[in-house]
Amino acid sequence: MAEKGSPPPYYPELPKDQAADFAARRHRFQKRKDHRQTPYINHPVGVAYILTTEGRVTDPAVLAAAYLHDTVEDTKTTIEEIEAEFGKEVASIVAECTDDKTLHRDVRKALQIERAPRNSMQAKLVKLADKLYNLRDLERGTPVGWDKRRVKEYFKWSKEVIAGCKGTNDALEAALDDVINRNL
Ligand SMILES: Nc1nc2c(ncn2[C@@H]2O[C@H](COP(=O)(O)OP(=O)(O)O)[C@@H](OP(=O)(O)OP(=O)(O)O)[C@H]2O)c(=O)[nH]1
Ligand SMILES: [Mn+2]
Repeated sequence: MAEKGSPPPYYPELPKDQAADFAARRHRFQKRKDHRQTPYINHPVGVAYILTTEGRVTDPAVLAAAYLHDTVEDTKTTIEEIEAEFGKEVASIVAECTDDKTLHRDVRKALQIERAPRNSMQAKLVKLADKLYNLRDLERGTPVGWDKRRVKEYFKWSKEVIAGCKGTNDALEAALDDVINRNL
């Protein structure tokens, strides 16, 4: 298993490649909520790609966390496992990006708005790219079971979370303003 064993220290791309492999394994049976049932892993891969290409982010901990950001929230993966595999820095970014699914949806959504300003710059980067990916997804198609009102609510709520992440990355924030202005 690629999740175990010591990585060769001379290979600088390793943290994010290892994270991509780990996330692909953990999300392997999950699908997105679109009608075509896109594999879930498309989302974390896309979030990492937004960070490198649009955000010009090179911090390996942020890129590893981008791949891993939904593993704890949406699979049986624990933060302890992430820490053992990827270290404290990556684990703490993933923890900041993880909603407690035992809480009611409304409470989780309110907590994201409330906590956003106090998140680390690294977690804010992942959150901005996560919202950008999801909003572009919503612009392309409506998830199964969602009506127009729910889509609009997601845009409005995202705008509030993003407001708490301002001053983190100009390009990502400008791209988010664009997609939000087109849809609100
Ligand atoms: N737009 C869109 N989203 C989809 C799709 N499939 C799965 N999702 C996921 O659904 C979540 C948004 O749906 P909600 O109903 O608001 O969230 P919930 O599942 O946590 O209750 C996002 O989770 P998240 O990434 O954890 O972000 P967050 O919105 O919870 O912060 C997003 O990644 C899809 O086809 N389109
Ligand atoms: Mn996500």
